[in-house]
Order: sequence, then C-alpha cells, then structure tokens
Amino acid sequence: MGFGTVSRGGSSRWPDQRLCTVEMGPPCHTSCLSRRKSSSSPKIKVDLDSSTGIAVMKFQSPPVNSLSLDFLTEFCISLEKLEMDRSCRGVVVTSALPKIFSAGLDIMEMYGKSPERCGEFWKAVQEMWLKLYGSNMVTIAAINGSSPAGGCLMALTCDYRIMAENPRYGIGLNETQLGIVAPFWFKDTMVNTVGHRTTELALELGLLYSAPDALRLAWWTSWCRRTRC
Ligand SMILES: CCCCC/C=C\CCC/C=C/CC(=O)SCCNC(=O)CCNC(=O)[C@H](O)C(C)(C)COP(=O)(O)OP(=O)(O)OC[C@H]1O[C@@H](n2cnc3c(N)ncnc32)[C@H](O)[C@@H]1OP(=O)(O)O
Repeated sequence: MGFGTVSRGGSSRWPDQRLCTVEMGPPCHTSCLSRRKSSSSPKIKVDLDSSTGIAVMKFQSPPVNSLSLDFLTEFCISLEKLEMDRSCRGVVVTSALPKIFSAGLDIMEMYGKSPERCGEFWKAVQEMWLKLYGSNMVTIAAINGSSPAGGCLMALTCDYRIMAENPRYGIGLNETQLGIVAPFWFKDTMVNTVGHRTTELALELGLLYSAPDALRLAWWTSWCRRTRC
C-alpha cells in the first residue's frame, strides 16, 4: 500500500522520506512471530510487530463500534501504551467488524445522562482527538466499513486514510442530517484535510461520500478494492 505526503511531522519516529510504505504480509517464520506483541481489551485488540514497528489496532465493539465512554477510554489507554513502546513507529486503526469502521459517538451516551456523565463523555471524545492528532507515531486509518460523524472524525484525525471500495460504505461528517451541528473542531479537522470549500458543502448538506468520491476530493491518496483490508 502506498500513502501520500502530509504537512505534519516533527517526530523522530517519522520516516525521513515523506512518502512511506507499509507492508503487512503474513508472518512466516518463528523469529517474526516472536516479535509480535498482542494485547486485548474488551473493545479493542492491538497487535504490534516490533520487527516492523507497526501496530494494528482493531475495534471490536459490536454492533457498530460506537464511541462510548468505555470505548474511548480503552482507545486512549491503548494508544498511550503504544506511544510509550519505543519499538512502535506507526499504528493502523481499523475495524474487526464487517461493514462498519465506526458509527461515531454512541448516541446512548448523549441521552438521559447526568451532567457529570455528559461532561466525562465529552472530555473523553476530546481526549481521543487530542491524543490521536498529537501522536508521535504515524497514524493510518484503514476504513473497512461505514464511517459517519465521529467515525469520520477519527479517520480524519489520522495522518493517512485508506478506504475499502464498496458502494454501501460512506464516510463524512453527516451531523446536519441528524439535526445536530458538527462541533467546530470536527469541522477544523476536515478543513485541514480537504479544504474549506469541500468542507463547507459537506457540512451544510451532511454528505456521506463513497471511497472513489472521497478520493476525488483528496480525502486520501489510495483506496482498496477489496471489501476487507
Ligand atoms: C454528552 C455531551 C454532548 C455534547 C454535545 C455537543 C455536541 C453534539 C455532538 C455532535 C457530534 C456528533 C458526532 C456523532 O458521531 S453523533 C453519532 C452519529 N452517528 C450516527 O448517526 C450513525 C447512525 N448509524 C448508522 O448510520 C448505521 O447504524 C450504520 C453505522 C451505517 C450501520 O448500519 P447497519 O449495519 O444497517 O446497522 P443498524 O443501523 O441496524 O444499527 C445496528 C445497531 O447499532 C445501533 N447504533 C447505530 N449507530 C449507533 C450509534 N452512533 N450509537 C449507538 N448505537 C448505534 C443501532 O441503534 C442498532 O441497535 P439495535 O440493534 O439495538 O437496534
């Protein structure tokens, strides 16, 4: 898989060349296997291959990997652990579920909860964004399913995005369609990736894009023809 260039950097873990390639072939011999570290929390599984320095973080929270307080807490802890592991240079975030990358914020967290709980939840959403955006590692979203709203934010917050091509998969900040306004920092994250004009239109109409349409609008430089990647 090949990835394009980004304007962010400044970390010793970033490759010298601005174009980087990630190989994810199957492990074939024992020395390779021994360099693999796995950890699993209820909602997130992490596999780190210390020989390549690449970790794969898989979301495993059925039915739709919604971003609940528990999910976000596990996500931040997993990311922090990888940050502290000097053998880890990059992380691929993806879904273990078929058809869904993430349905975005867990709607049940925003309904009928106490002000304290709402505050805790919202802080966790912001924490996820800050940690992912500020990560020293190269971060890649392998979007192997639908990714509306907060799921899209998570993908946009990564350095690179690859999306599986499937007409049923959509990505976008579609909050307007739900009758809510995307917070300004969701909007800013999208502007940073696709620019003002595309963001303005996408947010006004609450658009969800297919992988080829998103590619055309420079959301990423690559998409994957397999339905699972
Ligand atoms: C508390 C402080 C608040 C501060 C307020 C400030 C600002 C407001 C917040 C603004 C930001 C919002 C960002 C968001 O992310 S809002 C969430 C937006 N996401 C969605 O609306 C996604 C809606 N879901 C879908 O479009 C589809 O479910 C799908 C992801 C495309 C999957 O479709 P499909 O495979 O057909 O599955 P189902 O639709 O049948 O769903 C299965 C199951 O999952 C439940 N579910 C779906 N999405 C969510 C979700 N986001 N949170 C929680 N649960 C979700 C769905 O209800 C089904 O459940 P049941 O099987 O029990 O019926």
